[in-house]
Amino acid sequence: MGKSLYQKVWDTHSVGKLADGRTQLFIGTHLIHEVTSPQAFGMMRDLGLKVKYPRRTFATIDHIVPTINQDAPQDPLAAEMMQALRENADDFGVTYFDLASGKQGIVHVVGPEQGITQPGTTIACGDSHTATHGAFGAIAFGIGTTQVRDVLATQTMAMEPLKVRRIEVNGDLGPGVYAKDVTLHIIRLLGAKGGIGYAYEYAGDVFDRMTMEERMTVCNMAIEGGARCGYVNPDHKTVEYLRGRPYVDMSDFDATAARWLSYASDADAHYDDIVKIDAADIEPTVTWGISPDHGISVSENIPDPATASTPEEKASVEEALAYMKLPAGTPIKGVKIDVAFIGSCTNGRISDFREVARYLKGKKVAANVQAIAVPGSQIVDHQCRQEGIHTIFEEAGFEWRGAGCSMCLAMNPDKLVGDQVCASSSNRNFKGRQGSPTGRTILMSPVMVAAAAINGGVADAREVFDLSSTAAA
Ligand SMILES: CC(C)[C@H](C(=O)O)[C@@H](O)C(=O)O
Ligand code: SF4
Repeated sequence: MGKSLYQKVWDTHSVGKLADGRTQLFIGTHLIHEVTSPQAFGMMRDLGLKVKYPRRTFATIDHIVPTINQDAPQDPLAAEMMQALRENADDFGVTYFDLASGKQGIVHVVGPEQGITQPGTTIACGDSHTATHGAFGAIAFGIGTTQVRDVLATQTMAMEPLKVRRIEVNGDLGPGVYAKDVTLHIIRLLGAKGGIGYAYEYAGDVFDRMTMEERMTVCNMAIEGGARCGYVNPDHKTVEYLRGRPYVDMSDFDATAARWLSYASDADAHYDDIVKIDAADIEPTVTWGISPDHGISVSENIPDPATASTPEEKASVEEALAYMKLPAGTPIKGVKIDVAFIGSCTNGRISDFREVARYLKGKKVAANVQAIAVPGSQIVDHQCRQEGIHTIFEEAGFEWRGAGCSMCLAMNPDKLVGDQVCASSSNRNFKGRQGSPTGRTILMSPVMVAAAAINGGVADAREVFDLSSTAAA
């Protein structure tokens, strides 16, 4: 029997078995940001340790960085964290994409952009959305601060193997159905905890046809489905995306590309589970509640606890509706929004802004809506400016900001106020996620956020824009 990509990467990176039964896994690439690294560096200092392979370690600043006056945070704690990362990167000799580099951005946008993210590798980062990098056929997962220390010190970490679930999506996606809808649909079907203990392998025509950036959107949210990581097998698109990027060794690229492709799952690979989904069933999807699996198609009604099949489900729907202050059993379409946010490591890449710009031209954000667009990196920002995309957004009434996590998590000044409702292209709709303890988040694709911004409420982008020419996925 053949092997899945997960198995191949695991086997290549296993250093040995530990006494407790876990595997010591070599981590090819370690990405770090300002939130989960300071204590790890502190522990390294206390123990008098050096970073084992500084060249395998890359830092950027994203969560706390303001999107206006970026290098002068008003919050003293943010200024301190910014300074700490700079000092740690200097003292330990790791590459740091700081604000002055022109390459700063959300860690999961920067890694692929720089060609640091490569197929067949193991990638760890003190951040749950590290799964994003699996789009390249890497096994990439989030780790905690103590493990960040372990990886800094040894370039390895202790881990239990995961099971592998292949999720096949076949068929054609309709106009206006994007990678974000695919990932929200999968989470809706399998649940926010359905992937616990699994790596998700995304396969089938829909993923084959997706661009690398679309694959990143799907893998990004593997963690919201409970999986530790998600990946797409590398193919010619992966190779072409990486060709010539700064951290790709171009000396014998053909051999490198052949090695990358050899990691793809074998046709007779073993899977612990296989799920098949029909692309035609996927509609533009939005969340109505407080968990990423609270998803419905934009034309459906908000669930009614009265129709729940178990007491637990009834209680969970009631709790979500009470928090969201939404009436049960009524259309999600038309729910008023106060804020529209396009950005994050899920949907803050150049293709996201290009796609929205195609439809935003000549349209205006509703008067009662604050709309903000936040590029995922300085490079995305630069590209958008060069292509005039930021002007299209600004003319439509969006504020165009500097790169960072912004309102995805609001560890910076971009926060909801009171119980504002935000149509958001990010990945989490937990209670209080966007900075206000009573703030409400409705997750959707960037084009759907733009449609909501224009209509002043949740809208079907297919009715607001002429999407007949939408490229599949
Ligand atoms: C702050 C960080 C540790 C966190 C994560 O792990 O994902 C954040 O990026 C998030 O999206 O909630
Ligand atoms: S953009 Fe959001 S999800 Fe991504 S790393 Fe930042 S806070 Fe986490």
